[in-house]
Amino acid sequence: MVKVTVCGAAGGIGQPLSLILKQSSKISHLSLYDIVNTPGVAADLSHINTQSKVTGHVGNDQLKDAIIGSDVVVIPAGVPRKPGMTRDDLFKINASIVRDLATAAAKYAPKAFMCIISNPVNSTVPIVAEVFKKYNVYDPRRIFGVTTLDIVRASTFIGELIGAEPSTVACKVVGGHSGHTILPLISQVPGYPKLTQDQLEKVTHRIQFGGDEVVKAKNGAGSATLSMAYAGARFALNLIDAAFYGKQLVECTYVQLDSDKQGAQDTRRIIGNELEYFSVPVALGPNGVESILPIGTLSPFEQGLFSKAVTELKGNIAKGTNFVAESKL
Ligand SMILES: NC(=O)C1=CN([C@@H]2O[C@H](COP(=O)(O)OP(=O)(O)OC[C@H]3O[C@@H](n4cnc5c(N)ncnc54)[C@H](O)[C@@H]3O)[C@@H](O)[C@H]2O)C=CC1
Ligand SMILES: O=C([O-])CC(=O)C(=O)O
Repeated sequence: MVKVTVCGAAGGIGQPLSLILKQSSKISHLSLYDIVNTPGVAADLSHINTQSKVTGHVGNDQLKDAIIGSDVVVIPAGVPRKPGMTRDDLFKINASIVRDLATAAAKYAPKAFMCIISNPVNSTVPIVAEVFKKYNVYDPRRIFGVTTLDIVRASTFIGELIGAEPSTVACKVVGGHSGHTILPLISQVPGYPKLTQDQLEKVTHRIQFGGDEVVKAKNGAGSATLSMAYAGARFALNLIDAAFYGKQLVECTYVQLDSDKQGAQDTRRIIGNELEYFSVPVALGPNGVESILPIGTLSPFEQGLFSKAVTELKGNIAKGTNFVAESKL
């Protein structure tokens, strides 16, 4: 019996994400929350002949009912970018949305695995963590920033270049989820020697700024929704498989490094002690983060990318943490 709540379920990501989750036999209750339109989305999805029950909840008065007893809460609520904006520009609006949803989760589903999609992920994950701390229900192993779209993009773009079937290309992507903080470790991908330095630099840039490609193509109508729904569902379903069905699965995800101090030592050797959060390969299990796995050896080119990322991430993390410290909860 696994209850999953999607917050922001009527949105561009929320709807296709919920559609994919509705197809899983591992979910018994799919609870859809938004400030608009969830009765319609829920009625529509509830006609699909899979076993999970679908409920729709709209507006703050129904947030408690939506979230209570959830095993997994997925949050793609908030505004997306328009051309010319950075993810950090979304902080002004999305920070309070995520804070308030996290507050409801801390009160009514304190053991839920929290999967945060809303941008800027580098800051929204610390926001959720700080809210859970304030309510004394914090467990760093249960809060995840969903960076799976970066991994999905890396497979696709590298696969195209080296002539491999994209789904077979596994490339770790570590760091954060914005521009220069996105660090694809391409030197560890079999087939890497086929790339010229020029191709390597271009594909690295494309992975780091893949989100901008979609924002530009959508021309004011938002950012990635369908590929994000695919990636978000992959992460949530893998987490469910590992946490509730005993499967051994690894995903790169943005977590608090203290969720496995021992395991994080390898990453710390490279990034130092300045950052609390970093996307790393995580072995998922019954408690969420079972262990943090080594990020492996970096090429000199990748080492160069790391130094740029650390300063930006540090600022993003502090911004999220300070926001909750200054909030009345
Ligand atoms: N982590 C990642 O890789 C990615 C993250 N995103 C982020 O996901 C977020 C959502 O993007 P879209 O679905 O395209 O936006 P959207 O505008 O299509 O949908 C957002 C939904 O959130 C709802 N919402 C607003 N305030 C809410 C609240 N207080 N409680 C519950 N729901 C609320 C809206 O009513 C809307 O239905 C954005 O912040 C975007 O930047 C987008 C793509 C990739
Ligand atoms: O670019 C954006 O704003 C949305 C996003 O996070 C992505 O597509 O990676």
